[in-house]
Amino acid sequence: MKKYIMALDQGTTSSRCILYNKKGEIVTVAQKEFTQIYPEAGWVEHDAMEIWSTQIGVAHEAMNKINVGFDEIHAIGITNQRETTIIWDKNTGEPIYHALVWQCRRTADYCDTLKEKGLEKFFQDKTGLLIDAYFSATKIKWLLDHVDGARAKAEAGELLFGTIETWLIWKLTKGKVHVTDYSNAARTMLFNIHTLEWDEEILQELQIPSGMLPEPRPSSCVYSTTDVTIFGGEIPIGGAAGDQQAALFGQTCFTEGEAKSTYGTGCFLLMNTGEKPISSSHGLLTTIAWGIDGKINYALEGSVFIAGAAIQWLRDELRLIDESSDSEWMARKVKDTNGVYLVPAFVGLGAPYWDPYARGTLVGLTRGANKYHLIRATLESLAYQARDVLQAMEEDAGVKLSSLKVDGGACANDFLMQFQADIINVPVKRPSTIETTSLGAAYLAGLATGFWKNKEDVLENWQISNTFEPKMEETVRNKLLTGWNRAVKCTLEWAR
Ligand SMILES: Nc1ncnc2c1ncn2[C@@H]1O[C@H](COP(=O)(O)OP(=O)(O)O)[C@@H](O)[C@H]1O
Ligand SMILES: O=P(O)(O)OC[C@H](O)CO
Repeated sequence: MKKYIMALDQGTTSSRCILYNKKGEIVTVAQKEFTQIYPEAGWVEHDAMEIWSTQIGVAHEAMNKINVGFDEIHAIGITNQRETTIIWDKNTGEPIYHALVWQCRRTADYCDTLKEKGLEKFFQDKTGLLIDAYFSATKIKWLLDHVDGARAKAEAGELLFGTIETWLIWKLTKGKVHVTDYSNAARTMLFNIHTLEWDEEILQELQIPSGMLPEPRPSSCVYSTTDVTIFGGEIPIGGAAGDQQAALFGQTCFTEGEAKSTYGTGCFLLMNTGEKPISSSHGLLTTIAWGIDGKINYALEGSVFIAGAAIQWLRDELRLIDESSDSEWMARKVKDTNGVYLVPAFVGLGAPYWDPYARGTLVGLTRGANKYHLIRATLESLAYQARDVLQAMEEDAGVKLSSLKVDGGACANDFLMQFQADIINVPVKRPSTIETTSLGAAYLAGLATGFWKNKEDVLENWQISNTFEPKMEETVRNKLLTGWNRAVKCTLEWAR
């Protein structure tokens, strides 16, 4: 039997490749950061060709590191930053413009006009999403409206749209396969999550030609094999899922009511809601978790746009820390934030507020406030944001969480995890593998190709490393939360 599953993890700031063995252990990793392009305030772009070159580069690097050929790789699973939108020419393979990244706010005004037309329920009923510039739909429309000749070419069937997994599969198959998986399709705001089809009425409203859309497929299935020229032989591409859904799968949250929180660039809380979609009345998204074994699993999601990115801001813009991990010991230098709150609404606020005009706010400063207070307040802001989402989730789903599984880069921070447990008053469980995103993609591909037999087979791989038990007194928690809620109010509508 072939020994490894290759997971390609195309994230917002870096492309990664990880090889996993049968026990779900990491055998080798290669990673490369790529360019973030900020052409205007609130606009974020990536170069789609650089996404491809870094992703394929790290795949080869990972194989070379342990001297593995294509014939030892059982299958490839792909996971990716979601919503990010690429349109390319079907004949030349050239992107017509940079990729418009999920964080990009350039279509916020157009989203307002859709809301003014009273279309919020129309979109929510079909797609499970709230109208927002975050999703791919309005980004596609922007590209068709602003790139010279794009609309005519799209109508003539010469252009293709894809989220990142679609682009990577298209490149890996040398332009033979144009597919998306349900979990990624569910983030476009064009996909009917009940019928599992692109929604004709939405396409008409946004004037998007259906011919440019990829074929929606389950998250765990063989889409194709890689072109022989890529790795020297064919490897089956056996699974794909958006990174947050893949993390839910990697955390083995297979049962209804199980939830995870991922602390990466943003923070994303997802709860498995089983085979029935639950509609939110508290600003959460209803999304497809995955399609596997002929069934669809749905999830409730709270998307927080800025989490680890706020730590990067401390590092790169304010230069208060050298490394993200320094935030931990520096936060511990003070006993509290001295009344300081940071709300990192740098690109507006996502769930549960959904205010694209909110902007970052620092409140409660006194003459005694120092950099340690600010660093601590920044770390705490990640936990407060996750708490706001969790509260909304429990109300929507009508369940009380007994524990929260965590992952993502910033969950390595023990101070943050303890504060998270304290502020939600629920134990936080950190697994031994916090690379759950790529692991989820590996599982999806491995299950489709018989590397693992069934979900029970992979459940055995989940191991807990730390549990953070809540220790904070209720009066303290309530006081802190009151301050946080007041701070959030200060950010709202700021840039309108
Ligand atoms: N020890 C730490 N404490 C706080 N934040 C951290 C720590 N380690 C990493 N981070 C933050 O986590 C993020 C990276 O996590 P990762 O899961 O790799 O993100 P992504 O997949 O979104 O690129 C960065 O924003 C970084 O600032
Ligand atoms: O690349 P990440 O981990 O920041 O994830 C981005 C999300 O998929 C955006 O929805």
